[in-house]
Amino acid sequence: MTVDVQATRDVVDIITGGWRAQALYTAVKLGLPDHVEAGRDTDAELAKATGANEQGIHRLMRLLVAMGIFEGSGSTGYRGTRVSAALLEGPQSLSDMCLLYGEEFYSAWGHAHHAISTKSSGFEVAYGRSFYEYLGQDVATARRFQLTMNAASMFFHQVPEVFDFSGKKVVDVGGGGGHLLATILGATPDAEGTLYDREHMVPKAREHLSATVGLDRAEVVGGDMFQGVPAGGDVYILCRVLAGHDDEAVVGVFEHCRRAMAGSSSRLLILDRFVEDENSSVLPALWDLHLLMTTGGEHRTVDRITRLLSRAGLEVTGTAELPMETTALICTPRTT
Ligand SMILES: Nc1ncnc2c1ncn2[C@@H]1O[C@H](CSCC[C@H]([NH3+])C(=O)O)[C@@H](O)[C@H]1O
Repeated sequence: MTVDVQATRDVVDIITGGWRAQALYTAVKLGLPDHVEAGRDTDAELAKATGANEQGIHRLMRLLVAMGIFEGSGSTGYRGTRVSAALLEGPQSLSDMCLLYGEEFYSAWGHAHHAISTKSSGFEVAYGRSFYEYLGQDVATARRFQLTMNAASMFFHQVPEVFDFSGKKVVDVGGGGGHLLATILGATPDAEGTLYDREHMVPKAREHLSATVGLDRAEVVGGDMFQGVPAGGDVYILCRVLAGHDDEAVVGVFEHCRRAMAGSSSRLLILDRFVEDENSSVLPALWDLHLLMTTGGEHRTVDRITRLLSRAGLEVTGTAELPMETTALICTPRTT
């Protein structure tokens, strides 16, 4: 039997992916991007600054240079790259994402076989409770999750480029901490908005909107989208809220939005990740399985969402691609 060298290579590249992720996670855990940025560029200095073993640092840095995270060497001095720059502490940093993925999510993925075989959350096997229960009990991880969501929100600033919000009343359903609404209202001075989310999110959202666009243009309403949504909006937004809920619940939310719309020129804007059943690229399929690992949820295909929209009297009349595999679906009330 001849050995397919390339196939062997491909398998090895794939199965060592988890090791690469753990190496990057460890670099962030030790604060290496910030230390190198601050000029601590030798193994000895990095070991001293982190309290880690110097040989360990040397071996980790050798790999990270090979992976393109850093440049240079222990003898010439290490230098940062644009990848390590994305991990420096700061408002848009991906460091919290690395820590969450390297700890809780890595453990959850450790139960992939169970999760896929039983279509249930790997996280629950790893931690003995649901992801959201865990977040409710662990303030530090809840904060890290929020920061991870924020870091993955870099598509927000492009939303006003794919949809014209001028002069519109915008209702952001499940609007979370208010970052998207603030971005939209910030870019559209003559628009006004309502953020709608569960009661416990109201103070946080109000604080953010008050500090950014001001409460004269943005109000915050607490409630349950499965019971109803605020009436009279020109644009309803559902950004990253549908994945955790079953089809019937999603149709219910669509129906509430449809009924609450100010008129036939009103629109529903869905911002989410979608999968394709055929010829999918890797990341959307990974995000879908990641939802299974964490919450037991899933991403839908655009076809499936279109069918659910249709049941609520809505149709997709426009789409736009946004960064991070996010798609904007512009939905219009059906007149016939
Ligand atoms: N029944 C519900 N009614 C209103 N909001 C909900 C409900 N269930 C979940 N949510 C909110 O849905 C949001 C999902 S996370 C997405 C937040 C935001 N749209 C963003 O993209 O950043 C959270 O803020 C939840 O509190």
